[in-house]
Amino acid sequence: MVLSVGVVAHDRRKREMADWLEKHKDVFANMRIFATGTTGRVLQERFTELDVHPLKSGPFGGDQQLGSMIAHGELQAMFFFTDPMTPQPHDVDVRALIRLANMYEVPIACNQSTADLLISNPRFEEICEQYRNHSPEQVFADYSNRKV
Ligand SMILES: O=C(CO)COP(=O)(O)O
Repeated sequence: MVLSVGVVAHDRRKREMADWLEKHKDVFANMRIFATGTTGRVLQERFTELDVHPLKSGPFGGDQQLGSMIAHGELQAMFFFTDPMTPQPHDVDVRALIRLANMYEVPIACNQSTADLLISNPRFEEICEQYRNHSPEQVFADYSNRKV
């Protein structure tokens, strides 16, 4: 099955993300890429051959759209180059997206070295598939079944 992945970069890391993607273009050619708005525009301009779907810009809800896709089981991996030196007006959205990736066992790389580790793993697709139907409702059954 074709993997759907999220690709996001904060402004000071957009160039780095595009350069990194260039190195792995062959792998991403077989994937659907969902990106926050501005990241998506940068990628579309540079890679006309890739299947890039820009959502809203991060601060306008793009991070939350990606989070919603994760909660619906629609994203199998995230590449999110965050900027650790610049306060973000939508920091709550950034944290919410990372939290949902954690919760749903979606592999998430927040820097280039981790992204390299993920994408160079020969079992990358197999592992993404393995966790595709991961259910936090079952893992946290005590919460799901709590008396209210
Ligand atoms: O802010 C972002 C992620 O938190 C990225 O959004 P843009 O890709 O629209 O710049």
